[in-house]
Amino acid sequence: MPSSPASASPHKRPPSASDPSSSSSSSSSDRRSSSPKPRLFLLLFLFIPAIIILLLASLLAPITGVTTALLPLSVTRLVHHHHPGHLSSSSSFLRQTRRLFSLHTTATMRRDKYEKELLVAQLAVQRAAILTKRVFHEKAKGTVDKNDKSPVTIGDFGAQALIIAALQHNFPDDAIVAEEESAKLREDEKLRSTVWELVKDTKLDNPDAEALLGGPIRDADAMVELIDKGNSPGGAQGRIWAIDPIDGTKGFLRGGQYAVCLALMVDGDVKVGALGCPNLPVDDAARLTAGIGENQTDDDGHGVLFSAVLGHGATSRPLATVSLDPELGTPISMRAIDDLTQANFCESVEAGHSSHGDQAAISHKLGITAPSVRMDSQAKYGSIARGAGDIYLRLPVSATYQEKIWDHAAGDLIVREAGGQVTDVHGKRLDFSVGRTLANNKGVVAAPLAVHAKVLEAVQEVLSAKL
Ligand SMILES: Nc1ncnc2c1ncn2[C@@H]1O[C@H](COP(=O)(O)OS(=O)(=O)O)[C@@H](OP(=O)(O)O)[C@H]1O
Ligand SMILES: [Mg+2]
Repeated sequence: MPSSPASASPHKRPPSASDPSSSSSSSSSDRRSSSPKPRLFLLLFLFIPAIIILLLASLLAPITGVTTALLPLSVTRLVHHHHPGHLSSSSSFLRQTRRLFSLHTTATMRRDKYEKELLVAQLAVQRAAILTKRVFHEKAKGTVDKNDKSPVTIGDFGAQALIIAALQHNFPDDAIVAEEESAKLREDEKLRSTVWELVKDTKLDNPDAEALLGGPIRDADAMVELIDKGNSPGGAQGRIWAIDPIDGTKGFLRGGQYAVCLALMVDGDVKVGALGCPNLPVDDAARLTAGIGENQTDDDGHGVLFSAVLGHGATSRPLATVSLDPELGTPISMRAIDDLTQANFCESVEAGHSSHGDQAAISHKLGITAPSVRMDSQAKYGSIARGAGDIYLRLPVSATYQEKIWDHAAGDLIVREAGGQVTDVHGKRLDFSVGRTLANNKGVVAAPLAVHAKVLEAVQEVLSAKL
């Protein structure tokens, strides 16, 4: 924190009319001995109450959001600069106090905007997407089956390593919940070196942006270690990042939609979200088409990065445009729907992830005749957030499946910040505070705020036998 000239050098401050110390020609030591009353007055009515206010503010900092690091520092400075030898400077003291409070306000606003977190999240997603795009164009994607039989590719491992490296470099104390683990890489030397070949060559073109992310990972062993830093159990306390390096891996393999997803939760609440969708059109005005979920390309005109900070709106920008200004995106919002029958639904491609039959019954109930658009991944959340589609339903197929937090955290925030509401099929907000899964929720209903209640009603009527 830079010091003002007055506070940095109180002895050399020029005389001022409002300054009692300058009204006399005697030395400061003379003044100290000859006029004790003004000093006592200042001590009792200005200095001590100000210290008490600052101490109280410091104690209340965790509640009010005032940065805790600055306050003790401020108090130290005040004590330091205003011990009895400096008490003559009442106007300087007031200026200093005012300045400290305004610095605290600015710091609070900065912290609320999560500027650094947003920038690192955007750049980390952009860098990871460079890697996933390379794999997308490869015929052999190094696919292996996980224990739950879902596929994982060299793209998933590589993207996760790169994102975690960026987070560890910038926020080493934060916890991370990420989808993949390194076991397969540890047991398969060839797979490990294929992933390493990809990771070691992937960087952002902008050297400042690359440096912000910490530059390259040291070696293959460090890469494997990084992947396993995503093993946090999650929970309701502290700062936790959720990563899905390739959401919609099946879509990625099929040549459809997929997303690189990153979100920051603080005490269980999603504060920052970034979604890289390499195969969606850059143009926010492009409506969803029936074919958006298959035979996709990430050529020119494709690749969009959605991001949001809680309370500060949602934006989109081209995924290929690296900017060190996190606020440079275009604000996005959901489409206002006057007539629900004209709304446009999207749903999972995989019938095993969301019930297509229930979705059709809900559409019917709402008088919607257009078939729902099927596409993989959180690209669905991004698409409705910018008004390319309107409603995203995820209707439980299995009674026991628990949704994963990394499949929803970024999308949930982006839709809500674009003017939407996201709940489960019971109407409860998604609860990211209970671990790696959304154990307290069933399914997802995401729609513009104004029509969400109506859509939820139709969902509950259709699912009534199952809920
Ligand atoms: N049974 C079941 N029910 C619901 N969801 C499930 C289920 N099984 C898996 N998954 C998760 O679905 C993620 C893929 O998201 P989508 O369903 O939206 O896309 S897709 O159409 O299925 O590809 C997918 O994420 P990725 O593994 O990252 O692709 C899974 O985490
Ligand atoms: Mg996923």
